[in-house]
Amino acid sequence: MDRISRLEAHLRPVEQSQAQGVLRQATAMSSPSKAKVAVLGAGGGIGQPLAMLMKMNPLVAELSLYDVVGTPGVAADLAHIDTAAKVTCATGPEELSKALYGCNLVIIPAGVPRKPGMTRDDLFNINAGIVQGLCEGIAKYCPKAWVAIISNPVNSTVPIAAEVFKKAGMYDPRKLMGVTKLDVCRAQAFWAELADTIPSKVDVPVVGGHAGVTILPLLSQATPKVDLSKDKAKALMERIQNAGTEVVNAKAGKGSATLSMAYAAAEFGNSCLRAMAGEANITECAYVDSHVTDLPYFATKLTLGADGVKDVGNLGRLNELETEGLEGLKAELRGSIQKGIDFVASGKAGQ
Ligand SMILES: NC(=O)c1ccc[n+]([C@@H]2O[C@H](COP(=O)([O-])OP(=O)(O)OC[C@H]3O[C@@H](n4cnc5c(N)ncnc54)[C@H](O)[C@@H]3O)[C@@H](O)[C@H]2O)c1
Ligand SMILES: O=C(O)C[C@H](O)C(=O)O
Repeated sequence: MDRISRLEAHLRPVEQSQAQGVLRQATAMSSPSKAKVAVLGAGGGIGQPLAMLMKMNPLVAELSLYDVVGTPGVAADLAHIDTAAKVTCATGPEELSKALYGCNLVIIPAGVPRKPGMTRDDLFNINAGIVQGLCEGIAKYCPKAWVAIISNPVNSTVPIAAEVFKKAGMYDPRKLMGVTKLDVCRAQAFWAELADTIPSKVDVPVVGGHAGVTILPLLSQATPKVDLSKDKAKALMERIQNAGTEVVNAKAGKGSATLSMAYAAAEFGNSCLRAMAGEANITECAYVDSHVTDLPYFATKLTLGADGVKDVGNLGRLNELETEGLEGLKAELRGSIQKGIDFVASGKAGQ
């Protein structure tokens, strides 16, 4: 029995099917990952299904669930799933150190979601302080961890995290990522319908940021190719940009996307764990410290390596609509980034 088969022999069927995909592809992997993964905001609408999906991931050795309320119930529930990841639980700021200590990957869906009529930026006043407080904990207790931020407004919360980490002297831009994968999932789901194929055969890069016009799907680079008029491409681009609002309105006051977001974050987390374990050529779109444009943070397709972001991809050739979209998003994205930077500099926050 080879090393991977021996490992698989200890896994449940659900883990085995994932493990076959994950581990057998990991040709460059020197040893199976033993990652500790924390979900901060684990009691919430995203946190709970995300925690469940991570509990099913064979690359997770310990799943650390943290929230200010409700964590013991979620942890007890998930601990009864007979997959290998050990579930641990921490509640409230006094237990944050326990949640974070030794973490390899921290995923943050903590914070309030939108209601109809709100923009993501309307969440800034509450979520900025929450993200700052949690990132101060990361800087202290797991400064080497990869950090994936879901909490909105992502365009500002990622710069907030970076500023906290810079202040603490441990900022590693390769390890801080804003999760924009849901935009890619949506773009690919819609493109698959258009191309009359299954989503797994589809690739659609989405660049920029994660709010309204700052979400820029590059439909001219989507595969398989579909010939679209400029008007049709514009309509699809706008549908992708407004897809979050479509869910907020459909939920009619009961929050925003949770299940699709949990799926997207679990896929993104899985990519991080595979790269961390040494698997080569893992690509994802994410919002990171970037020199691709004149904006300091920008989402593009990137390659992940064992130490985080390895290569930030460039934009490739843009068509007229995308070039207009790129120019049109810059002022808003620049403002959101600066707002995050100013927030930390103002010293207003605290958990
Ligand atoms: N990046 C994206 O694509 C994307 C997609 C969907 C939602 N979101 C954002 O994710 C966030 C969470 O959404 P949700 O639907 O899960 O909300 P939710 O209200 O259901 O859950 C949020 C959880 O965060 C917890 N929380 C609050 N303060 C905390 C703190 N200081 N430490 C730890 N936990 C804390 C709450 O107790 C709650 O359990 C929102 O800001 C939402 O806008 C982002
Ligand atoms: O739309 C929201 O507020 C949540 C999230 O950013 C999304 O895109 O679904």
